[in-house]
Amino acid sequence: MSTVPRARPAPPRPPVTGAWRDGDPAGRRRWHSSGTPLRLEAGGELPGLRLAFETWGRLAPDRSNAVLVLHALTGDSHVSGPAGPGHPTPGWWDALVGPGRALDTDRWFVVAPNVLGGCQGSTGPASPRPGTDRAWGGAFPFLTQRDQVAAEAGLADALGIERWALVAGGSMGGMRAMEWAVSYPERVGALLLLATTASASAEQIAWAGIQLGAIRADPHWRGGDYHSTGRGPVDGLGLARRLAHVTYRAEAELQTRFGRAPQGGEDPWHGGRYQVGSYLDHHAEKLVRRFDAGSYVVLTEAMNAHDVGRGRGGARSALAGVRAPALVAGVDSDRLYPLSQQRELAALIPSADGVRVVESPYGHDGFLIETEQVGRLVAELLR
Ligand SMILES: N[C@@H](CCO)C(=O)O
Repeated sequence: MSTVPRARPAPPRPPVTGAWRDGDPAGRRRWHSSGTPLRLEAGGELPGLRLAFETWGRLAPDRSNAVLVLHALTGDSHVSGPAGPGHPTPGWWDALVGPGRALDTDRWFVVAPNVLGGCQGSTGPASPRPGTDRAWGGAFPFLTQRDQVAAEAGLADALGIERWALVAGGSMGGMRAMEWAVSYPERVGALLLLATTASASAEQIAWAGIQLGAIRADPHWRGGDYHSTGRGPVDGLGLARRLAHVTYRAEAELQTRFGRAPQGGEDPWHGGRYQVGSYLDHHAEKLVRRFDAGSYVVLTEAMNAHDVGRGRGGARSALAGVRAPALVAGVDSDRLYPLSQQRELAALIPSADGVRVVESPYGHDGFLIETEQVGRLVAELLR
């Protein structure tokens, strides 16, 4: 069991405008562009799409060692490595990916795309709309996880990868991993689903709906068409992140770390903050610096739409088609994607060997933090 870290004060930062611009060519990222418009599940098509991706290790001559890692809502392609130009955060699974680590890059070729609809190099609402001199903004089409996975299949084709040795993802990344295993069963050699669900529940849709409401209520949202205005809906996005972040952590953790303590010299009875409020302010400030509100809306709506059984005769029938050996795991303190959802998933996937429990005080974020336990699951699947 991990110990809960002590709270640290946030350093001061320059102001944020939130007028997000697409394009971030400075990193080690590469891009896959599709010449063919993507036909969308909800109807219509998306022309000129581009996926940013990163890779670690070398693809074997027989192309049998490729692993696909899929990020969650506000993640990106930067799974491993330090923060730097083009990479606003350090690799979110850095402890798992690298030489000698669970995903040993001396052996495995690890590929991580930024999700379609995202804002770290892949086509999303902040990207230029083909045929115009403006961003897509509010005209960006409604996407589903299946559309996102279809775009990722195009990337796999372009890389010459017919079959992944492993497809792994947590939370929203788990939704896409599951869609990969159902839509392309012959292309998935093993499957790791973490802290995810067969379909978004009423409560998940409810929390997400409040976040969407906060963004859309910001006067700078302008129906999603704010990218050229010089100011985006940073207040709304910040509120959404505060709320989301509470759902990502556990009640006992927040109580142990912060309790009722006031922040620094502030007085909560006279307009000051509690420590926990300051902690949420910090996470909100960090997100609005690196994330586009339009992408947050598109990706959140796609998560709400997630239902692996849609149009497939229900989840049981859809997941019966999964051929790959599968591991389904959840975090014992996760209140957003509770273990009951992973138990249900494991029961519906014939090749899954029950549910594994990641022990963590951190709630849903445990799938990002408990890398030792997750590493053991990866190693078990790749053995
Ligand atoms: N902290 C994660 C949680 C969502 O799974 C994220 O922001 O993507």
